[in-house]
Amino acid sequence: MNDVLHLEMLEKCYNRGQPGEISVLQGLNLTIPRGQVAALVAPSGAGKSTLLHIAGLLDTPDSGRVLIGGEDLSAASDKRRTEARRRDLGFVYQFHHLLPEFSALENIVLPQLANGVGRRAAEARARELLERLGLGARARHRPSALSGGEQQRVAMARALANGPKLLLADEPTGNLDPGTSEVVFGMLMEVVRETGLSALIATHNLDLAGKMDRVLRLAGGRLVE
Ligand SMILES: Nc1ncnc2c1ncn2[C@@H]1O[C@H](COP(=O)(O)OP(=O)(O)OP(=O)(O)O)[C@@H](O)[C@H]1O
Repeated sequence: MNDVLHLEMLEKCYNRGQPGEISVLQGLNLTIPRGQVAALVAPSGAGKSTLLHIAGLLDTPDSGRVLIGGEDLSAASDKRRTEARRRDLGFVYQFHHLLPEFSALENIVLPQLANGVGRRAAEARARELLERLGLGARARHRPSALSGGEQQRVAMARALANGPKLLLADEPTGNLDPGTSEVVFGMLMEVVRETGLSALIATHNLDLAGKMDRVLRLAGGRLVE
């Protein structure tokens, strides 16, 4: 199975049957093959976060199927979904959400320990990722001692730590100035390309979107190429 992500006929409605009912996803389909990087562009409120949460197994659709690496996880147990989330998915958000009391290195080591990797191997992997993202000299710094662009790169390294199949990112450089945003995004893309990772990256930045393999616009509860 070469499709890393396959979303089929997703429907999601909030407040069904109540005042404020809103139908956010309406028969949405999406297939991302191995190695493909897709941009997700959507006006505010169109349902971008809803879509990323469902694809990331953090929320469930009202109907439709979510397949990761060919496995249908829409109706899987919570245990299986958590396992798949840890092992197969990497998340990057607009704000870094790093643990403030831990060093950059530890922030990348911890999710690996949670995934059953031994400390020595986890540290080696964390160092390698920090090097690749140009942060070799920042391993022992806490997040508060890092610049915004550096914090975001640590968050990216953390997302890649467990060697996911699919990277899901919500405005990963949205909090950075345009110059830094371009540099940090470029570094992320380099690592993604080297590892043959697939990604779905939400962005409002059309220049960045144009650098991805395809651009998907979320409108009317569906995706338009
Ligand atoms: N838990 C919820 N209960 C009720 N309505 C919700 C809930 N979550 C989201 N919505 C509504 O669903 C719509 C889509 O929300 P979502 O957060 O997915 O949009 P978005 O495209 O990510 O927006 P933004 O870019 O502004 O973050 C919005 O109108 C929002 O108000």
